[in-house]
Amino acid sequence: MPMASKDKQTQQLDKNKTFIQSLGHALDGIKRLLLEERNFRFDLIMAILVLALAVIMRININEWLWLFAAFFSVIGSEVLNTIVENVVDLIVGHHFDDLAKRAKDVAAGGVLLSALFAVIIGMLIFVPKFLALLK
Ligand SMILES: Nc1ncnc2c1ncn2[C@@H]1O[C@H](COP(=O)(O)OP(=O)(O)OP(=O)(O)O)[C@@H](O)[C@H]1O
Repeated sequence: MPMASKDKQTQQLDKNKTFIQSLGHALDGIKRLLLEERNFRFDLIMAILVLALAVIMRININEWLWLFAAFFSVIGSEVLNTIVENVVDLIVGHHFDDLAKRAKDVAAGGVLLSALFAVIIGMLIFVPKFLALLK
């Protein structure tokens, strides 16, 4: 995309006029998560490894559903955490603020809880399969 057109797009303040325009901004958001959020990249790498393991272990449809639920729960809470961090930084800037700390810590706690959910799902699916292999 030419520079002038890209600049115009990033300076947009009015509502999206077409679906393609909305999609472009949503993809920009995903690109930002991938480029700027280390934890998001880590989650994605873990998800790819677990999905590869799931293919190798031939998990059933029920197990696939739980795995995807866990995957999108982690991704969703990472997205929420990133939104909270950005909005808090926008409001308070580089100043220590108790409410800013509370909001960011709660958002981080949400990520931790969804990661715990994913670990529990992963263990419930894979541990019995590994034990069966050892028998
Ligand atoms: N303005 C602020 N006022 C008070 N505490 C803050 C502020 N900004 C950050 N913190 C504290 O620092 C922690 C990390 O901040 P922040 O989430 O911005 O960093 P991060 O490295 O991007 O986090 P993450 O590990 O989620 O990527 C917060 O959980 C909070 O405890």
